[in-house]
Amino acid sequence: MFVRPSKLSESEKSLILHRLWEKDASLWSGDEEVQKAISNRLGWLDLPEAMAKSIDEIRSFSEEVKEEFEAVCLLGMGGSSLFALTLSKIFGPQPGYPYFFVLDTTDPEEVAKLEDDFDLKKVLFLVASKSGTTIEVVSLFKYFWGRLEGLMDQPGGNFAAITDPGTPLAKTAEERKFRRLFLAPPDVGGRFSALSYFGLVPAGLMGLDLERLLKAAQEMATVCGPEVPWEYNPAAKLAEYIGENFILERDKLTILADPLIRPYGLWIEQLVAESTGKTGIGVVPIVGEAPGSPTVYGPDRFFVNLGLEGRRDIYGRLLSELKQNEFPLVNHWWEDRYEIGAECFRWEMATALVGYFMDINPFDEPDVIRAKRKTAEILKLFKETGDFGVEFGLDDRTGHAFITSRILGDTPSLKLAIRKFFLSLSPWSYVAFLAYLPYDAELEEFFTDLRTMVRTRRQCSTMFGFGPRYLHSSGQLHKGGPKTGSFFIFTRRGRKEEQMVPGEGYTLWDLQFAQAYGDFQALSDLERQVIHIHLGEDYRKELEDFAAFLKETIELAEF
Ligand SMILES: O=P(O)(O)OC[C@H]1O[C@](O)(CO)[C@@H](O)[C@@H]1O
Repeated sequence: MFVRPSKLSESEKSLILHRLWEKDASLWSGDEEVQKAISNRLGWLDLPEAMAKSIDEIRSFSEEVKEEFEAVCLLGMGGSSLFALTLSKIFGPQPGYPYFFVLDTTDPEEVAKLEDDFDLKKVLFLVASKSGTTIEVVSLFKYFWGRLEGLMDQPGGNFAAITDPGTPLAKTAEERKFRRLFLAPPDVGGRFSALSYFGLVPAGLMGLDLERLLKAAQEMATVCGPEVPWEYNPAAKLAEYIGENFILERDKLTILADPLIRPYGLWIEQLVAESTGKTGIGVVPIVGEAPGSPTVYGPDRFFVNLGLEGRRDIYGRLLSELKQNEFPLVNHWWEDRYEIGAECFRWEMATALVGYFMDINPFDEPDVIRAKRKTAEILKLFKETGDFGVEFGLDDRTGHAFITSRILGDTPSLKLAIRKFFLSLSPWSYVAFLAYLPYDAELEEFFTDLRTMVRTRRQCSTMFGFGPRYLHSSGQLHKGGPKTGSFFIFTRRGRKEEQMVPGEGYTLWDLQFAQAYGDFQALSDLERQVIHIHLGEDYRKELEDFAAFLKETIELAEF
């Protein structure tokens, strides 16, 4: 049963805070098995204090790496990479420290770019995976290990790992003599691990001030403590805001952000989507949309604005228009970028409390497995037959190769598919564009424009994700959350034999396609609307054509 936070008495609120800080798993479930699992997921509450003792160790490792390497490349997905990614984007390269980047993709062009741009012997690969079994991470590790094996005798010196004790990755790190192995606390889940080794080792390697980052987190943890009255407790207030809106049927948590801290939205998106998007409900985080005038927003929206002190006027006009139009809005003003440490704690605790209000377990991700299973089946078939088992139809008019999910039925033309797709959208719908393409600012801009076009014409919310990154973020919500999502998936042709993953019998191209098609199948089985477009090698041009066609089709249709 939902709990409406605004209806709680002071003593009930205080009790909830005490139970949370006492790590009382019965807050989220009456089932003993689930409680046992949750008890092993609450270690993040202690991290701001507990990690202080690891600062020296991380710093000395960073100094060592700084002397020997030109670049650090983190191989990881979801909770094991997104905080590092946002730090690297928000802070940028620090003088004297190696160039730091995150490879959270199987996109072959992205991998090739890294090989072209760097001397691999001068790159430290930081393999970050809580489970040590995530397919993208394992494949990338094998790929780069294979490359380095051909270049040097002891590749282990170019690898470090962060993982839980006893995982296959921990074993590999020991056997292959990795430069360093950081064992993470097992009672911290992936998306709650920003303030553990998963976030702090990358921060150290980037040359950031770890004391400052943790101090901000400690201060936030203190003001979110059990004795602090609810109305002064930043996490409780944020949780009440989200929970209350959700219960009042506003489920699109729209994040506006100052461009200087905008990448943080990616981290929030994963935390909120994977934690709350399950059992057919969810808070849908809308991140990275271009800000619009109030008329483009539907009744399902509520807003959090992330801003920096000294730059409060960035969205001044929009914020006051939203207020005037009675959209719920809160502002989080950061003193400076290091507030990010504090914000992680605030959002983690708020998300845990929102889970309580929504009567769900915010610490699992039960539906991610659906796409993983499909991908494994597709790869198996591919290895046995050399075929992915999919036949794209060719649209007569546009020449695009496409398939549609089961619920869209037989759709001989792309135009008909698009019309059906948009016809069944409601004011509570969201449309997600999922692109298994290289990371590229131009492509991001292209999809931002596409989102704006769809939002303007249909007044629905929009999401965007690069695949396979989104599988470990909003992917849980797409499948396990409300049935209001409709999806466009984009892949491209271009298989190249030479990007083989050693010992696996597939190339990076095959893996990436199997992941996309696996998610298509999982969404299709769950009766979601999906149009999967398989672009040609000149995919940028084809995308432009597709956007024009989509616009024309939506404009001509009467909804
Ligand atoms: O750290 P791991 O085990 O590689 O997992 C990566 C990500 O995959 C998920 O388990 C599922 O998408 C996330 O929750 C997690 O952050």
